Amino acid sequence: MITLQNVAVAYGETPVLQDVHFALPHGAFAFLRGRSGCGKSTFLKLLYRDVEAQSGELFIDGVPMQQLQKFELRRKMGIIFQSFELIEQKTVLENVLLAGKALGRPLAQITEEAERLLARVGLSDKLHMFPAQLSGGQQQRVAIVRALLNKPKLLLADEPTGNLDEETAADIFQLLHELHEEEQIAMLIVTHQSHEHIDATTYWMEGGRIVEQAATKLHR
Ligand SMILES: Nc1ncnc2c1ncn2[C@@H]1O[C@H](COP(=O)(O)OP(=O)(O)OP(=O)(O)O)[C@@H](O)[C@H]1O
Repeated sequence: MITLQNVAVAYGETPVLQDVHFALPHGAFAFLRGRSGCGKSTFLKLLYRDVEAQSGELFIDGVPMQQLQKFELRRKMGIIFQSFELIEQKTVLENVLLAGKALGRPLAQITEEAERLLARVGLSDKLHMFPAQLSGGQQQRVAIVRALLNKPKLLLADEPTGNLDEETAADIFQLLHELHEEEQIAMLIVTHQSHEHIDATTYWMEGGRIVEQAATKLHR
């Protein structure tokens, strides 16, 4: 669904991504790994158009990304971060609904969908609580639901469990993998950990390039 050919990104004069070739198939569940500072977050920002490519070609479903308005692109993608990025003054339900309101969707429709997804991630009893009243793992579940509310085809995740303990992190990865299957959504997840028990493709980044791709197939 996403193809990059010979893409380069620089911050000012400093090159960060170069000679990037990458293909993410529809429905993929993929990790992006590599040493600190190699360019992983910048790569996600490039896909989300938070930074622009200096050169190269980027396609989404065969269409050059430059031809899409940012809002059209972001309708196809959701994103979650290590720091959850929830609005502290809004309740769980209000945080989730923001994503649907931003696209002008009818309130009744997005409320029904938000309640379904929040129940799916085990938060039906927290709808009217504020982020500070939730654990880190629960906050990340809210952020996941917010990212999925508009039924994107791709979820990008930048170290989604970086602020969580090991057990909670494993639960979140398990949840993401289940949602990937249930909601038929591709996921590209930046992570520093290996997740050998999850069927996934791992892309490795080094010095601003994607250097390797490896598929893990589990034998169950
Ligand atoms: N806004 C910015 N302006 C200038 N340089 C930046 C900016 N953001 C990132 N960089 C630099 O670009 C390089 C890649 O950063 P990036 O955050 O993409 O790496 P990363 O692989 O995600 O790192 P980490 O694993 O530590 O999060 C680093 O050298 C960083 O200092």
